[in-house]
Amino acid sequence: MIFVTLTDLRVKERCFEQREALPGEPRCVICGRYGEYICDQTDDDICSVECKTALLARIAAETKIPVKAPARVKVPFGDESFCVRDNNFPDIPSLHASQIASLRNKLDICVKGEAIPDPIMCFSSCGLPEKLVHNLDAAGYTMPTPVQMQVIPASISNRSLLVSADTGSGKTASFLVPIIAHCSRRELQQSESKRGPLAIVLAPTRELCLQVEDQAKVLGKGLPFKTALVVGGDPLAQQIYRIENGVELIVGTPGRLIDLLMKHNVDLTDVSVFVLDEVDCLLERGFRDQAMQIFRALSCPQVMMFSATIHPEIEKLSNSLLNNMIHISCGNPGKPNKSVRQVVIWVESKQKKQKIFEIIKRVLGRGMDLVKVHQVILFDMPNSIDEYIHQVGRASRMGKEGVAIVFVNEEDRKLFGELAQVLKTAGAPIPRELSNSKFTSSVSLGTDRKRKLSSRAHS
Ligand SMILES: Nc1ncnc2c1ncn2[C@@H]1O[C@H](COP(=O)(O)OP(=O)(O)OP(=O)(O)O)[C@@H](O)[C@H]1O
Repeated sequence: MIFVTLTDLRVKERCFEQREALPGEPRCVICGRYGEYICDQTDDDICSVECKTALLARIAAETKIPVKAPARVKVPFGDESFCVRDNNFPDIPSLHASQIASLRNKLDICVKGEAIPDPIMCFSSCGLPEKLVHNLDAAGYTMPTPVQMQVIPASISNRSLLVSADTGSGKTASFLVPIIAHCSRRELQQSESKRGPLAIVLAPTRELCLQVEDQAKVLGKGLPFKTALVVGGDPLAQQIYRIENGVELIVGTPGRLIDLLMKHNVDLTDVSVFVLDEVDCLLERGFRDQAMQIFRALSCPQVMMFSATIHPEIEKLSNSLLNNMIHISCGNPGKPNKSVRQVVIWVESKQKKQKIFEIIKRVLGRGMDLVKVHQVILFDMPNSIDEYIHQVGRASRMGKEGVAIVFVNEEDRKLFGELAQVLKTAGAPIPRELSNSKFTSSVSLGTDRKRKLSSRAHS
């Protein structure tokens, strides 16, 4: 339990809220940022509640002896006591409802549904296999992101979820962690009996499936947890062979998975978790029938759906399919990640190539360390503002600053209104040609001033 006394939650919960340490200032022993506070348990310099929890979790893991419940963290704040529960110390009272609400409010976590489990403050406080917690730490996941804080406990409670969160906010691990925990538990309970897969993750593209499976392997290392990739471009026979030899998780694209299910007798009886990543894309016309066909082939699984852009019709469809679903929304979904600086440049199509070389010659001339620069150049505007949000989101991961350069011209006029609105919301400069275009409604720019009707107007 960490007692911090504070008035308006001004204590830094997350380490990314803390500033860098200036020369000669104390540094946080976990992340190296300014060590604003002292951990009363170890007298180490720490920068935030997050890093204090990580420090105690690390000590507990290393000493295997639960660190005794710490008393008060001396924090120079006022009169409201804020108790953060850590399930490492189960006898400690959990958070009060008002404190849960404050925490969710502070971390931009919105929830909708019945009997929603409390968010977790660290991976070691929700009964995950120790090896999984170790793998998370080894992967640099010292603390859960806000979406993981809320999704993991809700998923472990077997609830169906509809999750919208910013691009780059850690949605993948938020569904993989509970899947790996679930599969490892089932495997240990029924290791003798041969079973079919226990979970399926559906994603719209081969590349995304490869990325999800890679992350699953990293987090599931050393646990009774095997994966199979079912995507086009790889021999189907090998994929079937691997599944028939026993896997816990299948990660695949709808088309290849349907192929496999129609032509080969893959036993899906044991599949109890079905994840749709980039669900808005999977429920679009092209994929919807296939995704629904797979869903109907399963026996009432727990369904978890994720995307950075979820529209009301997706929510309506999900509510019609699933009982007692929880809707979790984190950050500012449906808009470009706030950490991405958007630079929209007006370029006629025939001049785009020339422009891009100028930019690259300029990004290379200054010797920028390209490995660190998160930069995306959209040579062509995508077909929808949702795709624009996903594409520029490549430039920022985990809140790290990024830059997205976008070429736009009259050919993209159907998106001018939405693009101007997104740029205006993000405070990004809007090219004159875009703001002056007749296709950019003044409403998008917020310059539309309805004349106020006042009593004088009637007289
Ligand atoms: N708890 C964590 N601590 C540190 N890094 C993390 C954590 N969770 C995820 N990451 C890293 O953050 C990056 C973004 O994660 P991920 O791809 O899951 O985001 P996402 O929300 O799925 O993004 P998108 O919507 O763009 O697909 C990845 O590099 C991942 O390794």
